[in-house]
Amino acid sequence: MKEKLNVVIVGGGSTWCPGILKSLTKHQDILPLKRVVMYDTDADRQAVIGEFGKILFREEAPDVAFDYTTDKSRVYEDVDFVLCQIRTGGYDMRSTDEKIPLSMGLIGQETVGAGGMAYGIRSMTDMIEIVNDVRAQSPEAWIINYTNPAALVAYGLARVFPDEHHILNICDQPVNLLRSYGRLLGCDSREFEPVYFGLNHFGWFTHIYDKAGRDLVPVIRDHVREHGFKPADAEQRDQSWLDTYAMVADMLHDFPDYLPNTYLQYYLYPKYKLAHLDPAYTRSDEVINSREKRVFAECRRVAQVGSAKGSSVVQNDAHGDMIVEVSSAIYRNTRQTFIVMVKNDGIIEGFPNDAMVEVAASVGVNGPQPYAVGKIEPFYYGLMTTQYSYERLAMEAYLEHSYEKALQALTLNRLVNDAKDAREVLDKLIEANKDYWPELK
Ligand SMILES: NC(=O)c1ccc[n+]([C@@H]2O[C@H](COP(=O)([O-])OP(=O)(O)OC[C@H]3O[C@@H](n4cnc5c(N)ncnc54)[C@H](O)[C@@H]3O)[C@@H](O)[C@H]2O)c1
Ligand SMILES: O=P(O)(O)OC[C@H]1O[C@H](O[C@H]2[C@H](O)[C@@H](O)[C@@H](O)O[C@@H]2CO)[C@H](O)[C@@H](O)[C@@H]1O
Ligand SMILES: [Mn+2]
Repeated sequence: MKEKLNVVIVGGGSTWCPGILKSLTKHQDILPLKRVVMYDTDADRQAVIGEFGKILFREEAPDVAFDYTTDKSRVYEDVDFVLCQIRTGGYDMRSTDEKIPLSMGLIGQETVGAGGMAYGIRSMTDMIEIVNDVRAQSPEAWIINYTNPAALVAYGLARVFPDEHHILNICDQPVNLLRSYGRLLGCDSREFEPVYFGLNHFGWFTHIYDKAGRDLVPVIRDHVREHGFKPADAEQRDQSWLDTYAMVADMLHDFPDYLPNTYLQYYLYPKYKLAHLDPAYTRSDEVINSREKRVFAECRRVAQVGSAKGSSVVQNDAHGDMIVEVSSAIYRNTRQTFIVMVKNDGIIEGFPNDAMVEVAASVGVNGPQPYAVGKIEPFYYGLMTTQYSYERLAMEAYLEHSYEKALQALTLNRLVNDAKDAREVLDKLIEANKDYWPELK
């Protein structure tokens, strides 16, 4: 690879983009840059963050050519890394993903349950177009994808592009959990060596080794069971996130073997979560009134004052750093351990080979080299088998335009389960997504 890299950010209008831009300027020592261009389909939305980016790069990385565009005809020419985080349909559609199921007494959430399936089927056409656009101009570029629901997008892209070896789907939740354990123990989580298995937003830490090789899972588990759990950046979090992290204590009381991903709260306690979700005011409303307002106001302020110095817009969580560090591990062949999504292919014994599992992997110039997980216990195997079948059927519903497979997927999903509920919520989601989904027959 080159001495200095060309990077494209797809979804430049993302609320997470300023944090990624900041990480790119901050980490040139591990990811040296020649050019950074943002691309988005929404010119007005992206321009606010683009103007922030121009000032940030002028002050922090003046040698890097920075720009933003809505013209995809040349944006992928001679590119090394494509960092992708789009939201097809925006927050408006996220709102329907959350509110339609909740209106029926089902969990409504961005990436899980019926809402997650709606989002996954909605995202696929855009994601397939992006991969084709990148490949037409830069056949070897690495596509590092945050776009959600990562579980479905990862599985769907692997089915559409079976010979692809330069797409890596990642999630920032495991690394944010590691940071939160670090805060709890008062140590640097970057020294942790995690062992993790699951599907995206559906996994567990089985071991977390410190530098001396001690497994920290038992001490973290006991601490959380006694004192509770909160995110590393708790002071910046909305109450709903604090409630989410607090549920880890409940999960560890019931299932103390491993440290759970927070998303498992929905699958293990759907009735409890439903009793604490407001169908009229969901997470998308919270984000519109918190992160989105805060990020866009701060980017406009920076553009007005002409300086990004000391700007508060940069989240101090792992989102921006993770995607830069994963890209750097590929560029510099560091073989650093990350928790990423890869084809199972025997990693979890007896689990379908084509499942996109989320596991610890050594990441280098050839991408992730996953660590074997081996045999897993019936409780975890049973949960994961049903969830994998849901993921596969949801993507086959998209690929085959199959109503029946969409109905099967929702009926299998632990957060729907009842076939009559599945049909009712599916029909409502089809209507809400008529501008995005293929017609299911
Ligand atoms: N994988 C993870 O762990 C993780 C973490 C955080 C966010 N995310 C995901 O990252 C994405 C962005 O999150 P956000 O809250 O910043 O969203 P956002 O709505 O603020 O920004 C998304 C941007 O994508 C743009 N976009 C939509 N379709 C596009 C297309 N076809 N081509 C180019 N741009 C397009 C939109 O115009 C918008 O500017 C979402 O999918 C979100 O779920 C994933
Ligand atoms: O409800 P949102 O839009 O605030 O968050 C949804 C995303 O939540 C996770 O990402 C979190 C991350 O795990 C957390 O620690 C911090 O960095 O904020 C991120 C965004 O809130 C999850 O991994 C994503 O897939 C979700 O999109
Ligand atoms: Mn995630």
